[in-house]
Amino acid sequence: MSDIRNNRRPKNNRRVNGEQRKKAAEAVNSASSVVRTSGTDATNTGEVTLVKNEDYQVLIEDMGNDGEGIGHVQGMTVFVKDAVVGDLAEVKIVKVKKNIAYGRLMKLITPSPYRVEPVCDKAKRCGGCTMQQVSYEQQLEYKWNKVKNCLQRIGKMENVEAIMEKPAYGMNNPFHYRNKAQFPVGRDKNGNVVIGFYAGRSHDIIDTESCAIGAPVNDQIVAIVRSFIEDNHISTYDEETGRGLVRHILIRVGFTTKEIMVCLVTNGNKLPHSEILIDELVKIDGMTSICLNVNMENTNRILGDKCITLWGQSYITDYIGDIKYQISPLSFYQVNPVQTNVLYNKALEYADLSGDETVWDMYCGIGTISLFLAQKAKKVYGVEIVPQAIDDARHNAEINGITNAEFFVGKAEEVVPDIYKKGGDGSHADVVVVDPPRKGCDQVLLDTLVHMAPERIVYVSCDPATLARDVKILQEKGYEAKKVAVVDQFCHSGHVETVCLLSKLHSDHHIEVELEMDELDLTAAESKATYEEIKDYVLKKSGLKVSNLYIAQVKQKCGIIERINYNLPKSENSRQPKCPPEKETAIREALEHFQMI
Ligand SMILES: C[S@@+](CC[C@H](N)C(=O)[O-])C[C@H]1O[C@@H](n2cnc3c(N)ncnc32)[C@H](O)[C@@H]1O
Repeated sequence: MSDIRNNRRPKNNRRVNGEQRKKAAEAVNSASSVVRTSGTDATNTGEVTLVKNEDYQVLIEDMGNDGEGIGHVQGMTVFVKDAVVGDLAEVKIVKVKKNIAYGRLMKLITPSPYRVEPVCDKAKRCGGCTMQQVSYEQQLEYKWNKVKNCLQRIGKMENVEAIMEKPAYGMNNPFHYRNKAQFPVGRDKNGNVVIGFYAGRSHDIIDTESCAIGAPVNDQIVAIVRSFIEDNHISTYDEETGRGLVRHILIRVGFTTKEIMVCLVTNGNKLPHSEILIDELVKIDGMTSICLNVNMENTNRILGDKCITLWGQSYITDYIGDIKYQISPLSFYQVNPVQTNVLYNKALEYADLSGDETVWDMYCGIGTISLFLAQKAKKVYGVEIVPQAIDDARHNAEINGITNAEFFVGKAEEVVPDIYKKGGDGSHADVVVVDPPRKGCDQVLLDTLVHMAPERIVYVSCDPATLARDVKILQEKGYEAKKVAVVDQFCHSGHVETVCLLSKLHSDHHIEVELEMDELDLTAAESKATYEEIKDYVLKKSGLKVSNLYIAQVKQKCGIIERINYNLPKSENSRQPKCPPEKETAIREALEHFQMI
């Protein structure tokens, strides 16, 4: 556990104190005395009139999704870039919409106690770190609150604080944590080489010699490439004309293995004088792979499909926990390996595996979570939409000697219902892990999960809003959120990663439903064959003996009865044996035979 987690702060520390609030009230009240510099584009919401280009005093009360400060002027919400919660600031209104306005920070009247000097002198302009001016403890507090607010507001979980681990899991050292950097290369107006980062919401390159969140070795590599381009008169790519050779420098560093990859993204298949560049780069300790990635498309996509190795291997290796990964220029790999380890261990802890479980890893990417779980599970199935990622997943399983992981290519919402309907291997799950993209889980997949009825669902999310939406759906369908952990993967940005454990309810509610049911409650499908007829059919067809319990479980999975506790002791805590997969398949065949499914 990091020191940051132990460094607790008083509750509600995001809110401003009374003194500041008083000042803010005074400031807001005095706003009418501010001189209007121009009278265009005014918005009138009742008594409120905000005028573009006019200055107002604003108390920053909260932080927005991109790390911008949020305050109010006479009831109108104002977003202020680079402002920190607790700042009292003079703000120029630059854009006015119906209910909100955007302002530029002009002057700090009273700086927030959470304000710090950014480590990077380019932080204000660079689009990467939107929160470097906020103390790290406060960033963690902000992210924790963001998750809590979403779960309360969208997920309707009023007492969510009680199940949230506090504080967020942060880093001991939240700098130089990224194992991957992509520097755009271009020229400024005077023709000088510029290598750095795009300014926020633009493709203007900010020339940078050093980045506070990248690997320290990046600076040395960028300096070598810069001199190489200048000394050898290599052209750089111009987005407007589509001409010029070098587009980007991609650097990947294995934090455990110390292996380094340098990949120049080029608008052509050859790099003139490449031997000079190689001679310089191989002097760096750990240099393992030097390559070109060819991208000749006029597109915003950084990488093309073709890679050419100039020196060394075509990939580097690295570890997360005990699992080894081969990483090529095109591979998806988590950018913060330290926090990924924290995140995956939390997922593993919530999955609570004993070694007998069948686990599904939905949206598995290159199988990073799947392979982590495979160490503790009987069998892991992974599904992912990108075929190359599944190639990597299978390859990574192989190099780690993992034989109990199986991967499927396709949309989770198509592959999984299909496998479930067919029955047999993979149609059953004790634990399901989902790690969807920002838009969250597909509704069809959520419905299928409910039918598969795993004991635990571990939801890993990069967007707390869609997490909250999906948790609400699952809570309405027989699951209960038990634990939530917030992990900071992207220090100094507004992004946040969350792990949520949902457990299947085995509550009185289910027992009550069962007790109230009698034979008249049979659905049309259920009435087609009795339990004895199904048992007879299964025995004749497959030679297997199946119990009423097993039949009830399969029927319930197929959605043709409500009750799961048929013929069971009524004790809520009684352990229920689970229908083995081969018997489940046989029962499904019988249900199909009797046209019940
Ligand atoms: C947040 S990433 C998770 C990756 C992986 N779990 C990891 O930790 O590296 C989401 C993944 O879902 C994949 N994806 C997006 N839509 C999908 C879908 N409908 N079905 C399956 N996979 C999908 C993306 O390609 C991406 O690899």
